[in-house]
Amino acid sequence: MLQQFYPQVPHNYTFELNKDMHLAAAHYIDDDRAGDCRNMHGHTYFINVTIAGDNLDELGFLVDFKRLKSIIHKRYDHTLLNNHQEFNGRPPTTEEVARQIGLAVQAELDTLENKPVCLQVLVRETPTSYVVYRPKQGGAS
Ligand SMILES: Nc1nc2c(c(=O)[nH]1)N=C([C@H](O)[C@H](O)COP(=O)(O)OP(=O)(O)OP(=O)(O)O)CN2
Ligand SMILES: [Zn+2]
Repeated sequence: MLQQFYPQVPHNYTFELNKDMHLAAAHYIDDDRAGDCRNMHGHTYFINVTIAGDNLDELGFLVDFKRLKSIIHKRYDHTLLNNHQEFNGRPPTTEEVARQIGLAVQAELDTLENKPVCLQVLVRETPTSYVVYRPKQGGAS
């Protein structure tokens, strides 16, 4: 797994957890302005999610690393991103992928009693291109 430096999110939570993962997916940007990206093609997306909170569960986890990977993999690994209804017809750009991952992760975290929060999602689409999504705390975006 590629190791890299990550952008830091300022916060006052006691615990911060980061999970790296990658997944394979295809997409296309259905617009002439997207050039070659109009054609269906695939990426190995590299993803880092940053979770924070003040309280641990009974196992001593902020959230299980495996659970985070599972949320994202079950949804997107080896799929065509354009087929996912949550994009609402918008092209699955790196920005939109990062946002949807952030929303899916936060929805799962909201079910946990210790109430961790997703502070940041980094999605690297190519070796030279990545997006950082930081959800507004206290509201969907
Ligand atoms: N703001 C965005 N711009 C582009 C996106 C995107 O999701 N958000 N996506 C693409 C393409 O889908 C493409 O997969 C990535 O483009 P690019 O970084 O240009 O890929 P290259 O490997 O060709 O980059 P080089 O640095 O030139 O090798 C395009 N734009
Ligand atoms: Zn692409």
